[in-house]
Amino acid sequence: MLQVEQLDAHYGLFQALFGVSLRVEPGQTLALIGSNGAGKTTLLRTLAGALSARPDSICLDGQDISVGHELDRLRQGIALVPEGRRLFPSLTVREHLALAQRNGRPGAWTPERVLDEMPVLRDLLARPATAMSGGQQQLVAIARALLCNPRYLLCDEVSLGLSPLAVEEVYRLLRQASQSGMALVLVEQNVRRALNASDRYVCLQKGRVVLEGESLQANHHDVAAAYFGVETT
Ligand SMILES: Nc1ncnc2c1ncn2[C@@H]1O[C@H](COP(=O)(O)OP(=O)(O)OP(=O)(O)O)[C@@H](O)[C@H]1O
Repeated sequence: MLQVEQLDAHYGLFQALFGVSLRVEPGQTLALIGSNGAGKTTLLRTLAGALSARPDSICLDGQDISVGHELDRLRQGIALVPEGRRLFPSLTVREHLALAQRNGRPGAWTPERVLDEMPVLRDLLARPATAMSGGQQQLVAIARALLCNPRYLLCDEVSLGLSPLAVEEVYRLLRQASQSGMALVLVEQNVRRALNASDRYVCLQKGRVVLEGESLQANHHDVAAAYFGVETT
């Protein structure tokens, strides 16, 4: 289990997260919901080791993993699909996949399996990853993360700016990942899609958890209120 306890995060003097606590069970999908600036990306980046955390605030299967960098987290089984994809402009698709395989863990997601699941990438292997459509780039970003064979896959706004068809394809892949036993943490602007795709949800507001629960039982009025930071009566 991935457990977050009283996590704070800072950018210099600015504090972005305040005492965030949550759990993600193996194989579970958790949606992180909140308006712009709520701290969702900060939380994912902290879990992925891109931002530092104080000791004992992030535990994996009871072991403290708070202090460590992105490569450490990849080897521990936590991978991030970052907002905006962050592909290397000069690397081809093949090179992105090779790099991911080298940095990650061995497992069921091999280059063959990834290409079987995303056949469109087969014809694009020699192409610079940035010379592709947004949807294709998003597939490369997801392929790269899957090739690390994470147990916990963190997805930041993976549908942003994509066509409806590309969004369908991205969510089909995430369902495959989930069905193969991977736990997912999804940041998704579309609250309905986030709730439909998840087992549990956590709403963040100004860096604090303000609401959480089972996605199936989510009261959309309460979630909307938490999202916009308004009082419910
Ligand atoms: N590099 C940075 N330097 C300083 N402050 C930052 C930085 N990145 C984010 N912040 C601030 O931290 C807070 C949380 O931002 P974060 O990006 O985590 O929110 P978010 O919920 O992911 O929002 P969005 O949906 O807009 O991405 C915001 O107030 C934001 O302005």
